Amino acid sequence: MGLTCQQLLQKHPQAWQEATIHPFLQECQQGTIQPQQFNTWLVQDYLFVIDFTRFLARILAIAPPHNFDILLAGLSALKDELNWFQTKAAERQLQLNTDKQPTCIEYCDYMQSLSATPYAVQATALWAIELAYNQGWQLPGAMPPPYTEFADRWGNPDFTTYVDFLEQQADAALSNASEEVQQQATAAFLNVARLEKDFWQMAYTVTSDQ
Ligand SMILES: Cc1ncc(CO)c(N)n1
Repeated sequence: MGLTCQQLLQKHPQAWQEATIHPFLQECQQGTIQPQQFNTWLVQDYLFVIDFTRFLARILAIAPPHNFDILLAGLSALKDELNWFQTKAAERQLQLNTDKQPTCIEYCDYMQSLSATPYAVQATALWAIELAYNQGWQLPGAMPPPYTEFADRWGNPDFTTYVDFLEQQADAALSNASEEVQQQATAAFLNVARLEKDFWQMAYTVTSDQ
């Protein structure tokens, strides 16, 4: 019996809720998030996306060729995203040349560690990481400016379609995976869920100036 992405969501609803529903996102939707909290998220997420880009590049390096179209489109979108983060940081006069916070370090280290796992595990983690933002930024409902463009970046229909393709690719890789690889994929899904929750919390509870 193969494992599917939908089964992971169905078997672990609480972990996934905690990954995608957080006061940080609700307060963006209400317009009450503190600038210092939002700015911390913005800078740390830029640093995360640099490492996430490297993670995706390593996945491309081991992917079957028929998955290249989607993964290369993803890498191209990340190039635009990194430039967009730089624009957003400049508008807010934020310094991007900043240390990663411990949670960001832990998440980036975790992505690095996944390079030792089979493609099916990495494809599952990639899907989970993208789905977390795709759902997280949409679930609170339409966001007011200046948060609208942030919610749209990960909540827009094209991004949802991209995440659907990542799910199909992960499912295909999992369909002939051994029991052991299925367990590794489940662990990766749960680790991503935990790290997503911790990442929101990191920005929400910031105390230092960013
Ligand atoms: C923490 C985090 N998770 C996921 C994404 C992208 O989906 C992101 N930009 N940042």
